[in-house]
Amino acid sequence: MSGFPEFDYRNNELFVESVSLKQIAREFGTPCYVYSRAALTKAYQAFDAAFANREHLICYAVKANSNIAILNLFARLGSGFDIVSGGELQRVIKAGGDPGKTVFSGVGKHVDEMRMALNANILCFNVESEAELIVLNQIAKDMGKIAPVSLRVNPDVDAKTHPYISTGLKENKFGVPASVAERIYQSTQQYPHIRFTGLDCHIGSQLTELEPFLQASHKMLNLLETLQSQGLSIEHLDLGGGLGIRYTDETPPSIKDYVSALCAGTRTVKQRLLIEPGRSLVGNSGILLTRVEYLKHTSARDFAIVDAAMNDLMRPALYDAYHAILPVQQNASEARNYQVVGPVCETGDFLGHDRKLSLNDGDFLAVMSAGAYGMSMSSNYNTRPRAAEIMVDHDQIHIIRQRETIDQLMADERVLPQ
Ligand SMILES: Cc1ncc(COP(=O)(O)O)c(C=O)c1O
Ligand SMILES: N[C@@H](CCCC[NH3+])C(=O)O
Repeated sequence: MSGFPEFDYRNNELFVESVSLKQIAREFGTPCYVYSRAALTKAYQAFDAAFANREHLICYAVKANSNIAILNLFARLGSGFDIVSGGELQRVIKAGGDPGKTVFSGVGKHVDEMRMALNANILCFNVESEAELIVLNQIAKDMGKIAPVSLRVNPDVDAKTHPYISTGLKENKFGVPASVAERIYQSTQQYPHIRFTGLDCHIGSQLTELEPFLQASHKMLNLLETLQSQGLSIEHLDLGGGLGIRYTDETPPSIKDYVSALCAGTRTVKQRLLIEPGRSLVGNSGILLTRVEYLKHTSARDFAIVDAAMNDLMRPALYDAYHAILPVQQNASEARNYQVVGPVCETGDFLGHDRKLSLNDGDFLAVMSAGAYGMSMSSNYNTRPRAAEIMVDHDQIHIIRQRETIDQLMADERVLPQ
């Protein structure tokens, strides 16, 4: 058993749904990302079902994995989207997503991005500062439009996650304090081209406990009640994303328990509930498939040098994040303690430390839980073309992004005339 339902062993060989990963590696080459349509669909449906009769909108956080095939799949299931750039908005539109179900987060929205989003008639801007509100009001005025806004509140709650991805503490750059939100909502007449439609928060990513979510929703509820008692009427409460997944031995709440807890904590709220999950929808629906190039045994270490690197999956290098690494073909010969490293010229270029594996040159490995913040954070460092992406649907293999070519990488570069 691999521990990952849609990526499991059959006769000691790792499959994704009904397809052999060895076959994918041989047909499409490595490194490549491989996703399971069934896993993506099940994750979305688990969120949707957990809301039961509560009016809700799931806004998938596009940054977690922005391939248009994935966006299209979620759009077809009824999903909305959480975007953080004009580029992500264009992806949503190209994928057939509904801008009317799209919220725009981020502390540094550019005026061009605001115009693009106003033209597309998005559901709302999650505004993160008074300065941004002033600019948005002016842009909307210039365009003869009214901008729908939900203020992002920073509830000052410790998400108990990696400090780089904790976003709801008052020292973080995100959102406005509740007191400022209150002041803004009391002076809405200063913003005649803004319609205040919601309240939102997002306290961080890869949360493995319910408590911080409940603390944040409690604070949001208090603020909502205060604002309502002052006569403000809003249309939705957005509680952000952040639900963690199991990479190794974490025990995050299930999707069902998480949604049920959010619904229970906001029982008195009449408005539509929004959430912005990313990782929990796609993280365990994808892997990074790689090939062992060389085994190198030194007096200090055993290295498995593979053809995927930190440019393909930067989470280990960036956060010292753990991803399980499984052999595509299990074998019974003696295992060694391997450092699984890539070809990039940095000691920080590793995918896993101290992994017990029995390996030969040419073997394939699956780096698990790579569906979220894998491809979307990849780069061309060391002039490495980005990996191909494959989606498996039962026994069907679909290529959803071709491997980049080196010509593409240099296509926009020019030498000086003399
Ligand atoms: C505003 C916002 N919403 C949603 C998300 C999605 O978070 P996660 O992938 O942890 O669910 C993020 C990223 O943390 C975010 O910044
Ligand atoms: N990039 C992070 C998550 C950041 C979430 C962004 N809001 C990760 O890989 O875990």
